Amino acid sequence: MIAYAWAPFDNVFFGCGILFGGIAVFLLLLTAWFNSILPSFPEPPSGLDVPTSFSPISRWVWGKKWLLQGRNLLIKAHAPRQSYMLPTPKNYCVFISNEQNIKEFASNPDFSLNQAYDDLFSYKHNKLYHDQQESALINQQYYFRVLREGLTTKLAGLYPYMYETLVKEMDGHISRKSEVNGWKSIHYYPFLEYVTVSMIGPIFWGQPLWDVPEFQDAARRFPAQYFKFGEIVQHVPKITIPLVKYAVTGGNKYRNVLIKHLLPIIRKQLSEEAKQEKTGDESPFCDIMQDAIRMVRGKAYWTPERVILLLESLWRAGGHSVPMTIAHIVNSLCEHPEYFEPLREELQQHQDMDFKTLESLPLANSFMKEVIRTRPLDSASTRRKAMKTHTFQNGPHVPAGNIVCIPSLSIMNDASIYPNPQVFDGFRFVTANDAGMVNESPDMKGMSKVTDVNLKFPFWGYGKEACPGRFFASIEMKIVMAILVSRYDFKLAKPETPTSWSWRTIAVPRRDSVLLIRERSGE
Ligand code: HEM
Repeated sequence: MIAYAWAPFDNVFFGCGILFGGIAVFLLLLTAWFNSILPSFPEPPSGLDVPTSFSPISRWVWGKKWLLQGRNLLIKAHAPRQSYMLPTPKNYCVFISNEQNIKEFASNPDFSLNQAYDDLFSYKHNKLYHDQQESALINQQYYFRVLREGLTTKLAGLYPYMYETLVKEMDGHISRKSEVNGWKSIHYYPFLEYVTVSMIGPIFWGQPLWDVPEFQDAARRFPAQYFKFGEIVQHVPKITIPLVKYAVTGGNKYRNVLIKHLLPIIRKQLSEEAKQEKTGDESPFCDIMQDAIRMVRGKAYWTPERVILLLESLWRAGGHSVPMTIAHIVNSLCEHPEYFEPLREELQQHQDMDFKTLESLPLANSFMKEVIRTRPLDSASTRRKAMKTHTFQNGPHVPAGNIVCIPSLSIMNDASIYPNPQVFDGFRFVTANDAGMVNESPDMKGMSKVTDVNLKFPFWGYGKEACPGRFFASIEMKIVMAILVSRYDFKLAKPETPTSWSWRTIAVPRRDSVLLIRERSGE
């Protein structure tokens, strides 16, 4: 009787037992699977001013969010002059904005710039050659020699060519567009990319090689393919990588074309250079490739393959950031059209717009710097990977494998450095004196140059590894801005539509944003 009365309950308990047991086994298996797909993370940093901790699962979720919302997550997490961290897909990123700590890590041998970029662009899967003896340090020394001793000192001489090429390319491109109601429509980010690469191509590779259509086409397309594969490879199972590489790069299509053309030229020139006596930098600058070959002559380390690697890295570094930043300058001009007239007046005051004049225009300088301050391409800079565990003198403990960097966008929007930082003030860095002459603003003393590198303006990085291409980048951007402002009227076709999207910490200009443009009358 009793047994009979309990029977339904018995069944319920028995049923529940199976159900709960099943759920428990399922959860166990799920956890095991999840742990197996979670990337192995380095130990979390500690001793930070803003302490935070993340479970493996929340760390994984934050890592994924970082990809699409990194810029906003960083802005929200920022605490001025304090250290804090956020999880990225592979490790923790510690943000440092206190002067003493920045100075401690930016050029410290415990940290590597090269390895930090390896995390972003997957150098090891994206490599040209598998070179066990490659030295990141020697490579870096040569990036700096080629760009600073070589290119930067030749900019005044290159300027007339740069200016003329850009005028010709921009006018040619725009004149081919058809007109509707007096305006021509142009997808301006791909346009800016095309015209700036048309200008730097011959400076990098020399005119004869640039004029070979197969080479030029591959050189234009290679960097985008490189970055695309470097990103995709981080999100696919290891076993599929060769297949994915083939699918994305078409079997290394563009790189193979570059190698086909470069290898014989570099081999020949290296052997010719090796025969020449070392009599210093006697020959005039022709192009970056020849300058680089001249600099490495007689050095056993520099095989033709390594020279290609050096040139390939410089080409990737130089090609994409400039048009992206110019697109942000165009966006700011469209959002603040009141700056067109003063910028035009300043340009018109000078009959000869030579290198020195363009470099020294206070309003153009200030406007461009304000664009960079308010919408920098990247909201973090000076990325370094901790190669050894490092404990900062005043606390933060960063285990090896994590990233440390500067939250540059937040620093450049710190009210204690830039009053009313949320207001776009194109002439923030200058002031007019009683005679109407424009000078550097006393509040911004020593900070008016676009190429400045300091703790208040860490856009180009910080320390001795700060971007060695910035002088070239700055004059490229100024020339494009000067030509656009003086020769054209322009406005956004859809001012209410976003002009950029966010990937990691970068504001990437949208390829489908359209500019309405027309030649200015009387020009
Ligand atoms: C607006 C354009 C550019 C921006 C925003 C930019 C930004 C940067 C930043 C933030 C760094 C890292 C510095 C550090 O971590 O301390 C860097 C490094 C570098 N940049 Fe630029 N750059 C630009 C244009 C260029 C150009 C035009 C070139 C070459 C012609 C170039 C070549 C390099 C090289 C070679 C490095 C060093 C890489 C290394 O040491 O491994 N950059 N750049």
